[in-house]
Amino acid sequence: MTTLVPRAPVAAPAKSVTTTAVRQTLLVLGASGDLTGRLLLPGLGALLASGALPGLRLIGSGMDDWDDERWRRRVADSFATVGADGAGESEVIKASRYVRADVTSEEGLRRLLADCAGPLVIFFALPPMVTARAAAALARIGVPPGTRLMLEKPFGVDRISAHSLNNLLATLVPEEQVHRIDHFLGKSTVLNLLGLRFANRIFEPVLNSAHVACVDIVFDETLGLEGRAGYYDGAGALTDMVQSHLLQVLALLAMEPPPSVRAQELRGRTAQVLRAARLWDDDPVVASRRARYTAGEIDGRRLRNYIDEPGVDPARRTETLAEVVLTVDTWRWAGVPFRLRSGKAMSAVRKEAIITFKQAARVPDGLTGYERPDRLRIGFGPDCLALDLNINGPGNPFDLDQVRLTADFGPGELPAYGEVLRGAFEADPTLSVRGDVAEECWRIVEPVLAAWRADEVPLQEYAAGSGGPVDTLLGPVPE
Ligand SMILES: O=P(O)(O)OC[C@H]1O[C@@H](O)[C@H](O)[C@@H](O)[C@@H]1O
Repeated sequence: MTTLVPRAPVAAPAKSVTTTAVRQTLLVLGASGDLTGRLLLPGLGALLASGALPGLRLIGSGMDDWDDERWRRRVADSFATVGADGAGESEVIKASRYVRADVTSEEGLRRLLADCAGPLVIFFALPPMVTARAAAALARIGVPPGTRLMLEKPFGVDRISAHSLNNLLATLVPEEQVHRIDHFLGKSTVLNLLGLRFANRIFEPVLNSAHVACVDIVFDETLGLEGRAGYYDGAGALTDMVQSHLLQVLALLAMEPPPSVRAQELRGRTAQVLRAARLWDDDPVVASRRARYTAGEIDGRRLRNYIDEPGVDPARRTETLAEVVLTVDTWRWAGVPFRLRSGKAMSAVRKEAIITFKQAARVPDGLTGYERPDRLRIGFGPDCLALDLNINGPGNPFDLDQVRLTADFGPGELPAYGEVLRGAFEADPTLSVRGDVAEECWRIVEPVLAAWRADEVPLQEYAAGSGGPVDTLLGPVPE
């Protein structure tokens, strides 16, 4: 008789990393803009310094009348912010070039492409509308085979524009070669959700509506506008943070276990759970709050009223804090509220996902002091994990206390932006946002955008350095 013996779990093969030794060309459209200096170049510097990218030809282009020297200074300054000053990085800087061109014109793009050699990556560091025009012009002239496209969020300005942009990009290259960058997908703690959920026996069985009361995904910053009115005043907290980053976190936190963490499966799972997400009660008035900061002080720093910041148009009524409550209509999560909130100029930095468990089924008579439910906290900066548990604690052994088990872990090998860039240079879209997911994220927030435009949800105010507006959804975020 054959006996069935349970097989020991087999370790999954390590994720293969394909590095090409061929020198790639990175063509940056919008090289003189804020995004290039603040995010792209530091991420690129860190990636080069890590040795994961063996050399690069870097070409910057834009409308500004810059010369090679000016561009190289910008690259060097940005690289220096992440300590990327080794021989390899200096070589990239020395050989890099700036080409003045109108990147929305066929003629300008043709000239740029003629200058590029080897495998090509084109980075659109442009506002959404200009990206659409540049992509349309590129579609008319075509790109060399194998070209990869990288785009920074927001992908379009609503579902329809995201859909048209996706259609346009599809005429240029296959979907796997489009890298929509959301740097939260490169944050080591966000990626740690995979290990935490799927490589432990103890959490996954309780991550469902039978055990979870609610989930908060909070990203409060003490930073204000920081001179970014040109971009931020047109976007606001909902588009800047919730529609993009926080929905990606929700997707990793709520998706079903994927059979592998390779691109097709992982992105399939995140797409699936986002398709099931919608506003609580399908009602943006019930399920959203918005607010804007007024003058105040944070850590001795004086912040002026948001509407007095240079470049802000008060008529836009841009929010600096957005809060929405979603439901995820799956067997696992039905009925569990997911609150997503992000605010600027808040009293304290709070970047975490908090899973609040339901009360214990019954606490035996005689055990006193049961007040707070268990909570699992996943911190996104600083990176840490904490588990709040009720135990008997010190003193009276029948009086309960809550303790916090914490684990701090160091940062990832690369900063988040470097991590997502690495994927694009290695032609691996695992950490890129798939086109349908970008559209899905707009679908989720669109009713809120419409209700806010119609002024159906009041724009509250909160003083910079305070804890945010008084009227919140589901009460205060648990301390
Ligand atoms: O904490 P990080 O990694 O800097 O990310 C937060 C930033 O993410 C960016 O994408 C937003 O545009 C910023 O407004 C925000 O401050």
